[in-house]
Amino acid sequence: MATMGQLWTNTGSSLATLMFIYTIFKQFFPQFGNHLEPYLHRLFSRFYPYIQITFHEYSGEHFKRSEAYLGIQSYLSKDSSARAKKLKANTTKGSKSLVLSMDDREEITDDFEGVRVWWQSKKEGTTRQSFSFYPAADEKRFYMLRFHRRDREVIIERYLEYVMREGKTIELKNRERKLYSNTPQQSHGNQTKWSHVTFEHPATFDTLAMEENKKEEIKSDLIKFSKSKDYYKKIGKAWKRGYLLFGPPGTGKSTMIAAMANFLEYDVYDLELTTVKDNTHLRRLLIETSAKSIIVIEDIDCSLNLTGQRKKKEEEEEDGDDKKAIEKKMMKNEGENKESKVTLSGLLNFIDGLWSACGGERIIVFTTNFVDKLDPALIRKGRMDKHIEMSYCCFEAFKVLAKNYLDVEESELFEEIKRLLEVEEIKMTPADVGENLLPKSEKEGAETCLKRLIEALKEEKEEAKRKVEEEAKEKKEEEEEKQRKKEKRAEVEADKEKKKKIEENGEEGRQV
Ligand SMILES: Nc1ncnc2c1ncn2[C@@H]1O[C@H](COP(=O)(O)OP(=O)(O)OP(=O)(O)O)[C@@H](O)[C@H]1O
Ligand SMILES: [Mg+2]
Repeated sequence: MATMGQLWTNTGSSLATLMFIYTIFKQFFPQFGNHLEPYLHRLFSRFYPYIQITFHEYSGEHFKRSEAYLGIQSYLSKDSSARAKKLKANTTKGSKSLVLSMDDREEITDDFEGVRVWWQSKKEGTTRQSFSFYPAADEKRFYMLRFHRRDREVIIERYLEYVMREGKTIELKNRERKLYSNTPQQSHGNQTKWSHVTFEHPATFDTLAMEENKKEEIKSDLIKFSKSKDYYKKIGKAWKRGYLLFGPPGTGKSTMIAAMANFLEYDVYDLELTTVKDNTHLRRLLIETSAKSIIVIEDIDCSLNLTGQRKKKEEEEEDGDDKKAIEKKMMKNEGENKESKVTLSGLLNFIDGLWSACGGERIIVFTTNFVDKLDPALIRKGRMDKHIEMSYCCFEAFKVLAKNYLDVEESELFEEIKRLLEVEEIKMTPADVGENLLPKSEKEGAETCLKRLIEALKEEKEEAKRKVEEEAKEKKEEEEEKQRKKEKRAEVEADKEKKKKIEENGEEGRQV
C-alpha cells in the first residue's frame, strides 16, 4: 500500500501534469487561459498541501556561491553520507577535507521537533548534447525543501535557522584555519593589512609541559567562554576574553597560544604593533578580524613605549638584568618603532572600546617577559581577564616532555631529576629541558638523553651558584666603593671645616 507521502507526491505530479497541459492550452487559446488561471491555482493548492522552498547555488551576487546553499550543503553532509545512496565528494575553498553531499536528484528526509521535511538536490539547465568533462556553465544547482503547509511556522521560524546554524558549525569545523599577520603594503601607502598562511602549529594541550591542574583550569575556562554567547549578552558584555601570559623566555607562551587555537579551532591574528601607523589604523585592523579568532600581541612590554611615565620614574630602581633585557628588545624594535603613533589609550580602546564588540567570540592574548613593567591599566582584570604565569620546568612538566620526546613514562633516572628540580630547585626552562631530551642521532636512546639532562641540570646549578657569588661580589665591591666615596666626602668636608676654622681664627687674631 502506498504511504501517505507517496500518495501526496502522486497527486502532486498529476497536478503538475495538469498544469503543463494547461500551459500548452494557454498558448493556443490565450483568451480562455486568463479566465481559468485563478481556478486552477486554487485547485492545485487544495490537493497539494506541500510547500517548497528552493535555495540556489548562485544567487547572482558577483558569481559568489550563496551562503545559504553552502550552509545547507554542510548541514546535509552530516546525514546524507549515511542516508543517500548516491553521493558526490567536493573540495570547498578553505576546507581541509572532502565534503560529501548527496548527488543530483537524490532525496533525503529530516525530522525536526516531530515534523518531517524532504530535501532534494536538483539540477536545472543545459540541453546541450555535446560531450564534455566539465559541467556546463549554464547548469544551475539548487536544494529544494518540501514540507507540509501545516508545519510552515516550525519550518520558517525555527528549522531554517537551525539548519543554517548547524551548517555553519560544521563548515567551521571543516575549514582550514589561518594564521594572519599584519604586513605593510607598498600599494596602500605603507599601511598594514592582514595577510595569511595556513595555521599548522602542532602544539596541543597534551604536548604542553605544565601542571595538569593548571592545564585543566585553562581548558575549562576556554570551553566556558566559547559556549557563553547568551551569557555575555545577558550581562551586557562584549563576547571576548583577555589572557595575559607572562614568564621568562622559553617557558611556552607562544606554544600555549598555538595550543589554545588548536583546542578551540580558532584562527590566529598575530598583531605586530610596531608596524601599525596610528590608532585609527589599529581600529581598522581590529574590524577586519573575524569571529572565532585569537588576536595576539607578543612581547607587549617592548612593542611600544606603553609603559609611559611609570618607566621613567622607576628607571633608577630597575635591577640590572631586567633593564638590560628590555633595552635590548627595545633596540631591536627601534627601527620599526619610529613610524608607529599607537598610544596606550589607542590600545586600550582596541581591547575594550566600542569597536571591540563587533564580531564577537574573540580572545586577545598579550605575552610579556616582564609583567611588572606594564601599565596596570593595560592588564587590569576585565581587560586581561586571566593572568597565566608560565614558569620554569617542574617535575610534572618534565614528565610530559619525557613522554612526548622519548616515549618514556617511567625510569630510574626520574628520581634524580625530581630531586634536582624539586629539592635543589634548579631553574631550567621547558625549552632547555626539551633541547636536552631531543635525541641528537639515530643511535641515542632515552637513557642517554635523560643523563644529558641530569648533567645539564647540574651545570645549571653550578652556573646559578657562580652567578650568585658574582652578584654578591659585585654588590660587596659596590658597597665598598660607596663606603670609600662616603669616607672621602667626609674627609673633604672635614678639611673644609678645618680651613674655615683656621681662617676664622686668623681673622680674630688680626682684629685683636
Ligand atoms: N611549556 C612547554 N611545553 C612544551 N614545549 C615547550 C614549553 N615551553 C617551551 N617549549 C618548547 O620551547 C620552544 C620555545 O617556546 P616558546 O616559543 O613557546 O617560548 P616563549 O615563552 O614564547 O618564549 P619568548 O618569551 O622568548 O617568546 C618551543 O618551540 C617549544 O618546543
Ligand atoms: Mg614567544
